[in-house]
Amino acid sequence: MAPEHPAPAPRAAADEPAAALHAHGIVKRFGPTRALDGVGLTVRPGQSHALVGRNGAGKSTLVGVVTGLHRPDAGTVTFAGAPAPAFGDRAGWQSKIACVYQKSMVVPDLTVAENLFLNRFEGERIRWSRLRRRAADLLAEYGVNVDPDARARELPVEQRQFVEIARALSFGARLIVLDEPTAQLDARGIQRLFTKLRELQSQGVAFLFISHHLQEVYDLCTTVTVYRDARQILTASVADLPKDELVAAMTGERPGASTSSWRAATRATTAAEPVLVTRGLALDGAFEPLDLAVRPGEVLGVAGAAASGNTALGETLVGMRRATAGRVTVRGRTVRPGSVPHALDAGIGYIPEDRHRQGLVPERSVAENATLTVTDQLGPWGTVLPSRTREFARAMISSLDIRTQGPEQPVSGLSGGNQQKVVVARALARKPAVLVAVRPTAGVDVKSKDALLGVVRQVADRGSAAVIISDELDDLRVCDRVLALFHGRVVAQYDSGWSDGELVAAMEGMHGGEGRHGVDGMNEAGANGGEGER
Ligand SMILES: Nc1ncnc2c1ncn2[C@@H]1O[C@H](COP(=O)(O)OP(=O)(O)OP(=O)(O)O)[C@@H](O)[C@H]1O
Repeated sequence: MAPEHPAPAPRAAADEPAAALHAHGIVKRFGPTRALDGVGLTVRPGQSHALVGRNGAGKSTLVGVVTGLHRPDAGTVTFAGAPAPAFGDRAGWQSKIACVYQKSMVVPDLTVAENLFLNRFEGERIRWSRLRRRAADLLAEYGVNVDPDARARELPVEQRQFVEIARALSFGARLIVLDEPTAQLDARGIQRLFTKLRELQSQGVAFLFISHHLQEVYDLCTTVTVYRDARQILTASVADLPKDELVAAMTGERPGASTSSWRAATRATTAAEPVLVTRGLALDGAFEPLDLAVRPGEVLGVAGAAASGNTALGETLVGMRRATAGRVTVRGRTVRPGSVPHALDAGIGYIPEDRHRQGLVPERSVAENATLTVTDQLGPWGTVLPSRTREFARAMISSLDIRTQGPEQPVSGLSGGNQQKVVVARALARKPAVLVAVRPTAGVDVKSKDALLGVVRQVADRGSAAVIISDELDDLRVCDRVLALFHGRVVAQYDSGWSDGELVAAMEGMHGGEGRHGVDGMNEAGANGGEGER
């Protein structure tokens, strides 16, 4: 097992360049919460350094401190051996470090050139022709092959990230924080991003990589630092740290102690009437007519990459988008298309992909947010009994492993991953007949993922149906049956026991390989779990 105590701050040898970033003894409190308790972090020039830890461990808070957003209560930060800029000196911080967030900061309606030079010439008259040339030069300097005249919204996600990185480098920063940069990328996008990052590393650019995808840590990074409960647990060479030891450092348990609490099994009673049925459901431009039948006890996976139409299918099932054809029924009752309240009433619970936009009321408590859709069930005659709200929230905090001071804490004070768990709690509160979850474990740590998927499994085991829409293999493993969507069509169907390779290939549109269950015309025929009985 790797050492439980962080090594003292490493000293650079006389001929070794100073660390790109050295943070030492950082303490940060939010009211009663100690988000960071004397942690450190050292990133070398040209290094790709991963910072990992469970939800609420303190990673985002550290990023806030080293990017000048949070003033630490104690500790020091240096860049290339020089003290960090004064708190509030925005330009000073920009010249040292930049953060590329999950959500791109690029303005979609502006061109690449405009985005690159946004807010740079305050008070100056802007000459657009010169600006375009400078943008082209800048992109060429970092080998970013993007048209400066293209609108940002037309670019694939990873190219928008390249533009953000080029913008950061043009301010002088030689250290870039990547916060879950692959969250919205498919396998090829990830490859292109990693290739570009490696290229920039060879030019001396350093990266601090925050991710819950531990495999990506192994693919990209040379060094990893683990935080747990606001403390630094270890810093180690990735090559010397087996994955189970990394997970053990994150969880504080023995290596290999974490076991899945769920398993996929075909327990759905095929004789039972399906809970969720779609007939010819289609959305122009997103997915073609689709017949589905999901039975009680069944978890159906809908796998697919970004443009496959799988997310649009989820949004159509829950009424956020209005189908252009076909219909949805829940327990035999037709659901009015394009109406979220109707879908809710019909018994469809929804775990959205984007918890920021579709999720929570930040200033309300965990308990209130978790029960927003069930206030009619929490007391007689429409009253809300605080005791019941708290009781429900407590049960959810425990089963979903939500790290919070308690049910009364405002969700704005929770870490990102813990907020996602509150969204899940809210969807479960109504005891839905059908649970529709879109990438439910995005941003959730490795151990909480298990807890969360276990809860989805339990929902099904108690007689509901569940649909998981995701491109994450771990999400799909909990499913009894998985459909692979490509360009709006079902290209393959798998019972549990599929291999990673065949499912990834199917999501990429190459479903002709071994172990194939691909079916032509599946949308109309086989993708419906027991359509033969019709
Ligand atoms: N603005 C805030 N007010 C109160 N508490 C906060 C605030 N921001 C963070 N915290 C608390 O600080 C702790 C660390 O949170 P942080 O967001 O740094 O975790 P994290 O490791 O980034 O988690 P995640 O993986 O979920 O993003 C958590 O207990 C969180 O509740």
